[in-house]
Order: sequence, then structure tokens, then C-alpha cells
Amino acid sequence: MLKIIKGSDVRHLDSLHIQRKGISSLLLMENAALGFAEWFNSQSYLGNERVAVFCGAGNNGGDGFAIARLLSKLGWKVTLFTCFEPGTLLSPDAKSNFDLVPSAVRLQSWKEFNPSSFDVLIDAYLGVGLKGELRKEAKDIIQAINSFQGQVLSVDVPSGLPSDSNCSWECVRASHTLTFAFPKLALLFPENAQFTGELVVIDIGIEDSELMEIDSDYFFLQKKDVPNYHRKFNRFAHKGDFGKILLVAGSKGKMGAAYLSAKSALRTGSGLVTCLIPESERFIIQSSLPETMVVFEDQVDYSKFDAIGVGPGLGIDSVEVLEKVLDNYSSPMVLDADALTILSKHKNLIKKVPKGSILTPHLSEFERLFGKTDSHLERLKIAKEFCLHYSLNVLIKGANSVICLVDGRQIFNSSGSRFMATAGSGDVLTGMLTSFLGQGYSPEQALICGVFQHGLAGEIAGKEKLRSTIASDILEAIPETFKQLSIS
Ligand SMILES: NC(=O)C1=CN([C@@H]2O[C@H](COP(=O)(O)OP(=O)(O)OC[C@H]3O[C@@H](n4cnc5c(N)ncnc54)[C@H](O)[C@@H]3O)[C@@H](O)[C@H]2O)[C@H](O)CC1
Ligand SMILES: [K+]
Repeated sequence: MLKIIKGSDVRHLDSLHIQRKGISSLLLMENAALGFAEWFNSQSYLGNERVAVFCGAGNNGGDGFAIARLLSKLGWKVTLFTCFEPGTLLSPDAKSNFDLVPSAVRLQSWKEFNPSSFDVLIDAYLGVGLKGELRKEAKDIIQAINSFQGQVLSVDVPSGLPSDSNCSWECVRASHTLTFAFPKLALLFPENAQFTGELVVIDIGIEDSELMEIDSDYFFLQKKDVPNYHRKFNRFAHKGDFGKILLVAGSKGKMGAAYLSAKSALRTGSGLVTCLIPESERFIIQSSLPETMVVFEDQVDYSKFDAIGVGPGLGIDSVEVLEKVLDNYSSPMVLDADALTILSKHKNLIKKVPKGSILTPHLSEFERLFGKTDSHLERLKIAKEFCLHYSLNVLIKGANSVICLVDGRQIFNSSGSRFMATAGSGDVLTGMLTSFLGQGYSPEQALICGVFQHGLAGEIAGKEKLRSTIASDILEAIPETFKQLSIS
């Protein structure tokens, strides 16, 4: 899994890599530029686009000079806009690449930029070397870039955005950010989505193990990481091996939530799924989902289940139901939706939640539990302290959901699509997480597989259904996620 290190540690990472591989820093910059150019060529541009490249005086600008050269060699019509005064000392690698810019590339000062003369803009003005508050001229340059109406592709980070925090000023508003080696932390914050646009991670040859040598608690989960977290079942497996789970979900008028989480658990591979529901609502589940069983409050033996998920559609007044589960079950469980709202109103119940359990708040549930927050950084800090204190896992849901583990590690998910913001999407996730716990996965394994596959299912469904995507589409795409990951 990729580690997300601080922008200020990137220099250290570079020198580690350069030493290990015996390559020059210039070659590393070339790899970055090659990766960018390859991605650029893979996009469906027509070939006659006029490309503007804005370059600063540091290594981000150096990437830009190299990109301008490569794109020009590939036949693109490139104009390079320098974002520094004549005579400014360039960083050594930027200088080497500046000297290699071919004569086919037009050179101009950023002050001469006419937005209507270009189709695409590449922003290689400022990268992770930004220090302190943005200087006056930088604000003017960023404004010039933002006056452009076409696609803006930012190199490494949108210029002006600090790599690991938020800022109070305007940054480049990119349509895509192509970030090198690992995503910089600030690119994963919801409040910076307006600057980052679509995020693409470009491999420049730095290995996960090299990143691991640098201290950080942040990680980035990608598709290639997921299969290793899955349990393998042999051909003698029987339904008992796939777990017996209980979903405490649904109430009058909210039985859809129980249906969605139960069906999702079945699609995720659960052997036996039982729903604890009000007796009056039993016909809904029994007739819509014959593969599940139902039980009612006075007859349930919690201890016979391998995992329990509580909350979808439960109703926020079901305090006693939640308390009974907590009093009668001691293995990790999943708490979602109304269970979280109950916890936020009855904080004394938190200490009863079994260690290793998973809480899955979206942003409003998070704030209900932990109070108003101003930034994602603050949320991450609060979640970390909570996880360490109570030995619980918290999933902060949203684009790039963050898996906050009991030991303080925080893993950003890379899968998902904006079409997943639909009613019942969270119920599907609760079903998946509970299902994996019931199949003997550790909470960490369940979170990694469940969160990634839920996002992937959303991507698959969204590709076909676009904004018409509903939660049932997401759960019906779960089988395809196993296929794509080659998990049988
Ligand atoms: N391993 C990698 O990820 C690689 C990344 N590369 C690229 O290098 C940059 C980082 O380069 P660096 O030289 O350290 O800094 P920048 O170019 O980002 O910035 C320096 C530039 O910025 C000016 N500046 C600093 N602070 C301010 C401010 N507050 N206001 C205005 N201007 C400011 C400073 O004067 C310099 O001119 C990384 O992002 C990647 O793009 C390598 O190419 C390869 C490996
Ligand atoms: K940039």
C-alpha cells in the first residue's frame, strides 16, 4: 500500500531513491515528465490542441520544461510561459531541462498569456516546495491560470495548494491533478476537491518499500492492494465457513435499509443472514428476500452470530435495542446510521462497544458524534485520538473515505464515484462490512476489502447508470468486483 508522506519529506524520499537505484535526480524528473506525457497522450485529445505550459523556477517548473519538450517532440503545439523574472536562478534540474527546451516550443512570460489562444493548460508553476503564505505575484499568476476556461492539468499539486493542509487563498482550479509517486495529503481533503479536480497518481519508479522508510500514519489504498487482504476458501468450504451474521436494521417505514444491507451481505458471500426486525414488518423481508431469516427482539441469541451490523433504518429512538446488542455481544461489530445517532446522544454507550468494532459515520454523523469541525485535518486528528482511546475503528465516509484504524493508521480509499451519493448506499456498505467480519476477516481486512469493493461497485454501477444509479445497482455490481479482483 502506498504511504502518504509529507511534502517536506519528498526531497528525502528522492535522495533515498536516487541512492538506492543509482540514478540521477534529473532522471527521476524525466520519469515524472514521461509519466505525465504518457497520460496526456492517452487522453482523447484531437491532436491539434494548443498547449500552454506554465513553469515556475523550482523542480515543479523543471517537470514542466521536460513535459513541454516531450509533448513538442510528440507533435503538440506547445507554448511555455515562464513564471519568474528574467535572471532568476532556477533549481539545478529545472535549469538543465530549461536548456533542453527545443526551439519548436514558444517561450513567453506569463504576463503575455492570452487564454483564448489555447485549448489545454499545464500548470507546473508551484509544487510541494511552496513555503508559507502565497506571495503577491503568485496570486496574480494563479489568477491568470484560473482565467483559462479549458482543461487545466496540474503537475503534482494545483499550484498554491500546500501539500498537507488547507489554505485561505485561491489556488489553481485544476480539472485533473497528476501527482507523482503518491497522492499528497491535501489532495484527498473534500474541501480541496474544487482545486484538485480528478486525481491521477503517476508511478515514477519509487517503490512502496521506499515510502515505508519514511514516518507517516497515512496510506492510500489502491486496487492492487486488495486481493492480499482477502481470505482464501478451499473447495471443502461450507456455508458455516462463510459466517452467520445478524443485521439489526429496519423499522416501520424504513425496511428498505434492512433489505439493502441484508442483500448486500448475501452478495458479499455471507452463508447465513438473519435480520432482527420488528415483528410487524416481517412480511416485507420474507417476501422480498427469501434467502434471509428474520428474528424478533424477544427470541434472539446474539452470541450465536459471527458478526453483527447495527443501525441501517433502525430508528433513532431504538436506544434499548442498541443497548441490548451491546450488552450481549463482545466481538467486533459494525455500527452505522441510526446506531451512530443514538451513540452521539447517549455517549455513555460508547464504552460498551466491543473493542475492534467499526463505526461508519458520514460527515454529518461524524459531527454529531464528535462536534463541529472546520477541516478534514481536524477530523483526522479527532478520529485518531478516538480510535486509540477506545480501540475502535472509524470509517469517515465520503469521496476518498478514510479508514481510521485502532492503532492510529489512516487509510484513504481510492475507489468510488460521485454517483454513489444516493439513498441506501451506506446500508449496502454496512452489509458488506458485516459480511466480511462474519467470514472471519479481521476488522482491518473487512474494512479494506469492504470499503474498496463498495467504491468499485459504485464505479461499475455508475458507469452504466450515471446519475440514475441507485443503491440496488451498487449491490448488484458486487459480484463484478470479485471478478475484477480475481477473488473466487
Ligand atoms: N519524488 C517526487 O515526487 C518528485 C517531484 N519532483 C517535482 O519537484 C517538485 C518540488 O520541487 P521544489 O523545487 O522542491 O519546489 P517547487 O518547484 O514546488 O517550488 C519552489 C518554487 O516555489 C517558490 N515558492 C515557494 N514558496 C512560495 C510562496 N509562498 N509564494 C510564491 N512562491 C513560492 C520558490 O521561490 C521556488 O521558485 C514536486 O512538486 C514535483 O513537481 C521532481 O521533479 C521529481 C521527483
Ligand atoms: K503545480
